[in-house]
Amino acid sequence: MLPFSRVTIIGLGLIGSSLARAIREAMPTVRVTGHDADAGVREIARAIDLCDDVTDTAGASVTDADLVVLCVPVRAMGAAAAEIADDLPAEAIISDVGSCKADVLAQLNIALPGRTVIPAHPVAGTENSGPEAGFASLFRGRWCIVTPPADADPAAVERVSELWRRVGADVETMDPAHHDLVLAVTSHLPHLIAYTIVGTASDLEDVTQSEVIKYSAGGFRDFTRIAASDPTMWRDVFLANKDAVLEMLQRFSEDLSALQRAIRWNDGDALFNLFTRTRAIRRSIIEQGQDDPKPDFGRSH
Ligand SMILES: NC(=O)C1=CN([C@@H]2O[C@H](COP(=O)(O)OP(=O)(O)OC[C@H]3O[C@@H](n4cnc5c(N)ncnc54)[C@H](O)[C@@H]3O)[C@@H](O)[C@H]2O)C=CC1
Ligand SMILES: O=C(O)C(=O)Cc1ccc(O)cc1
Repeated sequence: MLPFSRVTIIGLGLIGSSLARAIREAMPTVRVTGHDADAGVREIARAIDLCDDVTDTAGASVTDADLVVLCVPVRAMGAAAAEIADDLPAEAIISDVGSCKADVLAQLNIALPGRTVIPAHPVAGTENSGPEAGFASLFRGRWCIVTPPADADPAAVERVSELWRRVGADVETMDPAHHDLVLAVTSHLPHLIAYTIVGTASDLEDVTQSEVIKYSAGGFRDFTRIAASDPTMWRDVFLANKDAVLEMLQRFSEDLSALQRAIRWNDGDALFNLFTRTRAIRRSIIEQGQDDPKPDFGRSH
């Protein structure tokens, strides 16, 4: 049996449009309604026939929904939820796809008191954004981490989990605060490092922009892809997951200082030992068949 029959997606960018496409492909009888605050996005969504219906107001999109998935930047979740509060059917489940979870859960609980809120995070994406960047297979073979509140109804958790399984994801459940700590080091900090290193390279006085582009070998090229990610989305992630990111950044800075010291004092053993350890980590990930794009975090939790 299908977990839901009428799904509303609010925010029709990369993730919302990918979810709409994936649901329509995997569950063609499910009615998908969409809404986006941006009239231009709504126009594109209609033109590419993204959903069965695209409404001009958020309220109109949820009146008969049995699931509403908020796919907006994390600091816009509360406002998006407040807009649908008066029109939401009593039995509807509200979920989201935000990249951090504790702050989003708090926003949703304030905007929608007493409602069934089951947050989730598909750990799948790209550096692109907008309705035309999405694709139906985005979630296939990727993790989706469901982060229910402690008192969540298990049947509601199972329905949300089943939706993500149907679009191809492997589902784990995790405590929201633990999710935020894990993702701070596996996703948020790497993005911060990419933003920094690309900024640093482009600020160099003695190296031209064309040299940066021309000689961007493997590693730096990957950083430039990540540093091209959506500025609004990532500004929101760093501010909403501030504590966990600052904690991981502190540890990272200490480790970086240790490396700096090793280079300064010609401590080749320290460098060699670290690089040997990190190479073994990468190899064990590959041996376990968990190479990119699906690392093994959260499994033991
Ligand atoms: N981009 C990625 O790789 C991933 C993003 N996420 C999460 O998914 C969410 C959406 O990200 P993307 O799809 O990448 O962003 P996006 O920028 O492609 O789309 C966001 C859409 O939300 C709309 N929007 C903003 N505020 C709104 C509001 N109050 N009401 C209605 N619509 C509103 C915007 O007009 C835009 O069309 C974010 O919370 C992000 O953290 C999760 C996994 C991966
Ligand atoms: O494009 C990449 O490399 C990503 O890391 C995509 C991504 C961005 C944010 C998420 O919360 C999950 C996945």
